[in-house]
Amino acid sequence: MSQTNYDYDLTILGGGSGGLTAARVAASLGARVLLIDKERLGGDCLYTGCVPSKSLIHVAQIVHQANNAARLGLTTHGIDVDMAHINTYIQGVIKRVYEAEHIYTDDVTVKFGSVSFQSPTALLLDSERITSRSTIIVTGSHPVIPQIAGLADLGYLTNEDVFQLTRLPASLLIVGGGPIGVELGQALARLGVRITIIQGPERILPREDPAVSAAITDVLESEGVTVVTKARAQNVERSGAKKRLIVKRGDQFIAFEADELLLAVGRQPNVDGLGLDKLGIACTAQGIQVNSYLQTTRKNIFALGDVIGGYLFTHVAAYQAGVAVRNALLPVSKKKVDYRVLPWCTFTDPEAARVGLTYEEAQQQHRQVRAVTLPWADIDRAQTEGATTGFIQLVLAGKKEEIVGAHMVGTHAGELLGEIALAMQHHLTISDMLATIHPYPTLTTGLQQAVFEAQLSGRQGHTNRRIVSTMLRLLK
Ligand SMILES: Cc1cc2nc3c(=O)[nH]c(=O)nc-3n(C[C@H](O)[C@H](O)[C@H](O)COP(=O)(O)OP(=O)(O)OC[C@H]3O[C@@H](n4cnc5c(N)ncnc54)[C@H](O)[C@@H]3O)c2cc1C
Ligand SMILES: NC(=O)c1ccc[n+]([C@@H]2O[C@H](COP(=O)([O-])OP(=O)(O)OC[C@H]3O[C@@H](n4cnc5c(N)ncnc54)[C@H](O)[C@@H]3O)[C@@H](O)[C@H]2O)c1
Repeated sequence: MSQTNYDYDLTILGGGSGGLTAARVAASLGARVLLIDKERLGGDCLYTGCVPSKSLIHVAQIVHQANNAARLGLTTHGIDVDMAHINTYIQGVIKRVYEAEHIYTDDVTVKFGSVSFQSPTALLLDSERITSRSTIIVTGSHPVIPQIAGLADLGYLTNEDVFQLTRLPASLLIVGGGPIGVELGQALARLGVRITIIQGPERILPREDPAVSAAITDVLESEGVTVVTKARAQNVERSGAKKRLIVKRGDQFIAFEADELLLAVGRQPNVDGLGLDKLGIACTAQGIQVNSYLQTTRKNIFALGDVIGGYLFTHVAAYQAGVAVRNALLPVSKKKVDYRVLPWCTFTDPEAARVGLTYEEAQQQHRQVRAVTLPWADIDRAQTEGATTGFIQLVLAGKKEEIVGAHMVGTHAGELLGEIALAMQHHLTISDMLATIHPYPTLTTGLQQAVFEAQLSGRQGHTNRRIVSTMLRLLK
């Protein structure tokens, strides 16, 4: 079949973060693009993920600030939390973000329905047969529901319904201490819910540097959140009006009771009904298998975003979309994905922000590795805002002290990631960052202070001191 006989150059399955970006990029390059979603455009990030969670976090932050305003000399008389109203605010944000995303489908054919593969180049959308030279699968993920006895009977919340609440439970047990459990745990606690987080591993946010997990644990506990680690949820049962969760911790079984239960124990790929088996496309519980060009085991079928597992972030799906579109439309000059500089942020308050390697990872990959840490309290802007908890840790490697990783806890720490990511992307050294004038008083001056301290305590600082003292001796 020649290229012109295909209905489309590229068909994208899934109209969420990754799918919308892929559609926009491909259409802007002049390809004939079809975008198919099973129900609506926007995906998890818009309706049940980033957008509603960050809106809720924003409201919770205001409540927290108001409740702590007395230390600034401001008298408040208690805050009434009206969840129905907050819900209206959240839905309003979703609507406005959705409207802004509309440009993503300019020059793209959009269809909705149930789609499955008939062959590597043919799809069935309900009863319509569609042919496409290449296809990108970007159907996202859904929450893992763990095998906990009694769960189905008793009921539970996940990210798919928690943002619909118009009344808050008085108490909530959250199973899972990853980003979802921790972000929502703090936000809901600030809105007045008694929160207990049950986390399997020995610390919350186990993908972060241990110092980051420890700092966020301290913050949560200081705000009244109970954090139970090394604890596995075993079974649930009703206890009067409450839900009782039995947790195994070492040899002990401990019972926790609350009004509601929220599950946040990870994700699994949305692949049901796509007919991947028919084409022999390899897929595990973590996701569709792809090579570094984001090709599945069928080379004209690509996959990206949550459905391939790994780094489950909106910005990663968007990055991968650019790579997959290029590889689908220009197979003669394929590009590999590169995750060397991959920033992410957990939106607790203070935020936990990370890019690149931890100190331990850097030691395995580089020579002459060291880490420097600047307390967040040393940043003047942090002092003016009365938000001094946290630190900036930079991981440096090589003779020239290139930044290979950064780990931060601090209010708006995520906003500093862009600068470090750019520096890392272009292999800048601490001297390059130090030589760049930063506006005062912003939090970014903290980065400059951190690289300044790094230079003072490093080889360059030692050399500078030697040169200057030699010069001064000669001038005597
Ligand atoms: C509570 C929460 C908070 C989060 N916060 C952040 C954050 O702050 N920052 C961040 O970077 N990431 C965050 N994430 C992760 C982020 O939402 C995902 O990584 C991102 O949405 C993945 O994009 P995607 O395109 O792969 O999937 P999605 O955006 O979910 O899109 C998948 C699309 O595929 C469609 N679909 C599903 N099955 C089919 C099918 N069979 N046929 C056709 N279409 C189908 C769906 O309807 C959906 O529109 C959060 C996630 C959650 C749950
Ligand atoms: N700010 C952000 O960028 C952001 C925010 C929220 C979610 N996300 C994305 O969404 C994804 C999913 O988040 P998540 O928090 O659901 O998953 P996760 O996999 O990151 O964390 C879930 C945690 O629950 C633990 N767990 C699993 N089963 C358990 C059990 N039975 N009992 C106790 N603990 C158990 C796991 O060990 C893990 O530490 C993340 O990978 C993240 O990339 C990102």
